[in-house]
Amino acid sequence: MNEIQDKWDEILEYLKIEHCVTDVSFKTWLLPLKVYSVRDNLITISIDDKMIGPDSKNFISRKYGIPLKVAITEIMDENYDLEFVLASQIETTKKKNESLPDLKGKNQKNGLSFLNPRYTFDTFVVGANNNLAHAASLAVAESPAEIYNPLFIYGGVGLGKTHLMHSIAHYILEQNASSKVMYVTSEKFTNELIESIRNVNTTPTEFREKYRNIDVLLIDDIQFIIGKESTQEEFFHTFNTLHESKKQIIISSDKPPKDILTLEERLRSRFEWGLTVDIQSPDYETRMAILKKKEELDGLQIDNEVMKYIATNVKSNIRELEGALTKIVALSRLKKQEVNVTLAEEALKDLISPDDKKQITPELIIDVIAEHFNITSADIYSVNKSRNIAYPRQVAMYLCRKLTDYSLSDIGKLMGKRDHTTILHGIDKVEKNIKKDPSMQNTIEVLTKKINP
Ligand SMILES: Nc1ncnc2c1ncn2[C@@H]1O[C@H](COP(=O)(O)OP(=O)(O)OP(=O)(O)O)[C@@H](O)[C@H]1O
Repeated sequence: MNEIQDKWDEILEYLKIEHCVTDVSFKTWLLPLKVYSVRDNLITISIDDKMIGPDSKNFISRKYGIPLKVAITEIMDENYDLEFVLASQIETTKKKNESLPDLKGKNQKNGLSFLNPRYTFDTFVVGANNNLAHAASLAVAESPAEIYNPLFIYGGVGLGKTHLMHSIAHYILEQNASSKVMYVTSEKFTNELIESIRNVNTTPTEFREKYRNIDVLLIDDIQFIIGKESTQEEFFHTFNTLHESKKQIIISSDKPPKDILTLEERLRSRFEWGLTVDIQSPDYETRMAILKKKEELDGLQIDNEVMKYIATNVKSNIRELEGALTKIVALSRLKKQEVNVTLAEEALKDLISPDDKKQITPELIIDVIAEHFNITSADIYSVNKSRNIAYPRQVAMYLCRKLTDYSLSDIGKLMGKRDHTTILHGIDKVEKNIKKDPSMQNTIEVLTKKINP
């Protein structure tokens, strides 16, 4: 099962290339397919019918059944039969089979079924970009609830936050298999809370028991609870209960607590009680080391020049870095050609295009800043003076001046017809803050990387 699961992206990628599946069809029909189980030589594939509707089953099995089978045979070097099931059917069967389950046992299973067996400390490459986050994670894994509680890990998309969280969970369970470890995304936490309120078969009390009777809670992508008042409220109480009873909490987010401006103050301050660590984009050496690790784990042998080509060109997202290697290998299998730089260029032409270089404009800067602080670009252009908006706007003034040729009065015109002295004042404020507050310096670095990866 794990072998097929590990190669699932590669299988789908192979099918995409072999059958010239368009991006939109790929996203719609193939990405929602997941390996549910493998028994003997029968692979059961679940279709996320919440996403694409129950009628999709016939369509998918008719249109993609055989091509998928061929892709699996090609990548796995073995023949398999396939059957498709709807995810909702699996859920219903599971529920039927679980009449009056042992709540704690079930909770533990729930949280852990999401742990990726490959996301361990052994497979995590440590570099200058993530060494603090790695060290803090290992320390927490070795001594839960003793040193940093909570541990708050933040960083951009695809940089290894989930990998580190799963590594902590695996490690704690290896040391003590009976430890009650729960890993959950904040989206799932929210959905379960809503379900517990809406569904007559479950109650908020069950929900609370599930999340409060554990030893370790890992909650991924906390930024998704922003603006959801009842989820924040529930999470606040969950946090307090666990923290008071000396249970470990680990949180990940795409930004540091202080940049989650619309997060309730009482939650933000709690997030800062323990240790906050960041993960940055990897440097060239770390990118090479990650590629080598993947080569080793997947049993591949790739020419070093190809590795250098990928590491030089795919810089800011490790998921894309790994995806690039997968694409090249899939294309070489498909074309039955050896992996070399020419083939790599062809496989990655959509990912690495010289024309892709984004031009840095004030509009781009403002869009990135708005997204980072969970406000809209229109807020930045507006005359609204509340702190939630004024602070990101000053950061925008500063970065527009730093990263573009726009004059103070051009920036002023763009931002709600402000005059150049207001812009100068905003920039001055940010510069002073950078000098006295290292986390401000860090925010500026993170934003600059987002704008110009
Ligand atoms: N230091 C590392 N060593 C080895 N693999 C890594 C490292 N960092 C990230 N990866 C790999 O990169 C991929 C993306 O990582 P992960 O899903 O943990 O990112 P993330 O920061 O949680 O992303 P998101 O913001 O989308 O939630 C995973 O396959 C992970 O194993």
